[in-house]
Amino acid sequence: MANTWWELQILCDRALEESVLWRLEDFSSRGTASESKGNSCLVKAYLPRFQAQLLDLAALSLWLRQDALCVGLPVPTLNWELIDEEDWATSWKQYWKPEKIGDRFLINPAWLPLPETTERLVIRLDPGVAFGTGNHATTQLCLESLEMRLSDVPSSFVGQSVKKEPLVIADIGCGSGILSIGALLLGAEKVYAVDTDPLAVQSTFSNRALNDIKPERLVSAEGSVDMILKLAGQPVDGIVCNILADVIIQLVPEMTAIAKPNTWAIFSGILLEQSKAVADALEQNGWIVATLWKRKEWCCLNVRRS
Ligand SMILES: C[S@@+](CC[C@H](N)C(=O)[O-])C[C@H]1O[C@@H](n2cnc3c(N)ncnc32)[C@H](O)[C@@H]1O
Repeated sequence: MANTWWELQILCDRALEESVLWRLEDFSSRGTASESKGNSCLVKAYLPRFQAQLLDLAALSLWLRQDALCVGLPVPTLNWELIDEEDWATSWKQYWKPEKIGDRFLINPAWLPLPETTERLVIRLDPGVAFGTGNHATTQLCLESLEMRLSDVPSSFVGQSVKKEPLVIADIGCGSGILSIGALLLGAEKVYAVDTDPLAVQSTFSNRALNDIKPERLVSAEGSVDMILKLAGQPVDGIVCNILADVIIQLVPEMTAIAKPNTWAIFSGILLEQSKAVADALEQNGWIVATLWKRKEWCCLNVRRS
């Protein structure tokens, strides 16, 4: 069967929802949805068939069991089945509704009509198989940090009465391109967006078109920090990077090459207990950790060079 996907269904105690979602993300699932079932929660996750063998699913089941036992909660049940691509797209999309994030953003699924009136900046999204629907705490922390960082940049939609230096941003691990689009709507001049997953780059291109963004304002390519330097040819003003802590720690030394003396950065995808390790790596590489924002068990570090 070509283009088949695993649909995983996990029924767990509501208190376990976040840790189940985290396990699924770590397991590289390409889309998740959860719904309440009384005191329980039904989490569905989807991933391409080639990406997991039955043995991997059995291992996932063991991890879920361990996580529950560690906190003294009932062990979740995990069921799985193969579905075709069309069913995957439909099953997942029906759960996704427009969502307000922070003070400025509204995320609108591409297949739903736009609101008739809103004062919010609307990001239209169809992430396809890429990460970045806006409903994950790590993405939300980044969008809210961008709001804070770019609050004094005149938005391209509100006129340009105040003359400011054009702001160039790097989005490392762009997924659906949600953060790049958010930064542009907040007034950034240009974003370079990279991801090691070619499907994420495709998704960023389609979402760029969906949001009527000119190709020269959002440049995307497969790769990581080194690709930013190739694309931009010089350091950037701001960096946003929502990847897991271990990857961030590895990438931090390379980021010096894309930073100016006054570059700021937003690092997310960090579990609270990993924040010290990430902050230490950043400080050892010349960054000043200014603030830590937390949501659920995740946190986001807002840092600067000077
Ligand atoms: C958690 S998702 C973030 C997506 C989106 N930026 C958001 O905030 O919702 C992390 C993304 O980083 C990508 N990624 C993982 N390791 C990477 C690396 N070393 N360099 C660049 N991208 C990476 C993954 O493919 C994935 O699309």
